Amino acid sequence: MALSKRLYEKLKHVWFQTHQHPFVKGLGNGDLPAEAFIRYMKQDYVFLIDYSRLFALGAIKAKDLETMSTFAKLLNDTLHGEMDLHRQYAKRFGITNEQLEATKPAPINLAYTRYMLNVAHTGSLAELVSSLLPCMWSYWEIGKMLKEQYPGSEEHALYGEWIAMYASEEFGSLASWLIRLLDHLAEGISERELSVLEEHFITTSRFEYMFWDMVYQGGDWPV
Ligand SMILES: Cc1ncc(CO)c(N)n1
Repeated sequence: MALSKRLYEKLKHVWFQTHQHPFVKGLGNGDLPAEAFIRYMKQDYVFLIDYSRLFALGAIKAKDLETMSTFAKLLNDTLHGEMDLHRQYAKRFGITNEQLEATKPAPINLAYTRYMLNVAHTGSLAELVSSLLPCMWSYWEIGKMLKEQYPGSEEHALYGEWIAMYASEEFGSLASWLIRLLDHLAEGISERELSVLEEHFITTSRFEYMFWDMVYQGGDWPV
């Protein structure tokens, strides 16, 4: 069985709970309070800065030019495509790019990005990919789920553009590329090595859930 299939089966319950989270559902039915979305935008903006570094490290660790080029595209698309969505939203709320960039990461945000950066710096390319894959894959799943289960949600005045971006074919094709890359890198490796990849994937899938919950609840430093 391809590793991605095995991981998907194992993590279905975590992803299901993520899809049921009030933040995620609120994006679909439009009930999400704007202040929770603003909190998300700010936290996610600084998340994406570190997340972009993972693609740069992927380009460094790539063994062939095609893989290197796709990581470079992911780096570029994140900095100039995905983060532009956040900048556009921020503008609508009267938040400047400087304010966005100056956001202090909340504890779960910091733990999440430090975890992935540590894996990316110290581990193999397969480890790097297994730790960052839940980000892209779960957002793609959420985008598709919202589009399907909340018809017309893509037209919502506030959350529509967010849904349209993550449900888009372009985002989906890059997520699929990462899934295929992980399956390819995992071919023929030992069960012990597979369990390390699985552990990264489980950890960051949990962090994805916790990130939604953090921005829904507030989730800032207690002292
Ligand atoms: C926390 C988080 N995970 C994944 C993505 C998708 O890139 C994102 N923007 N933010």
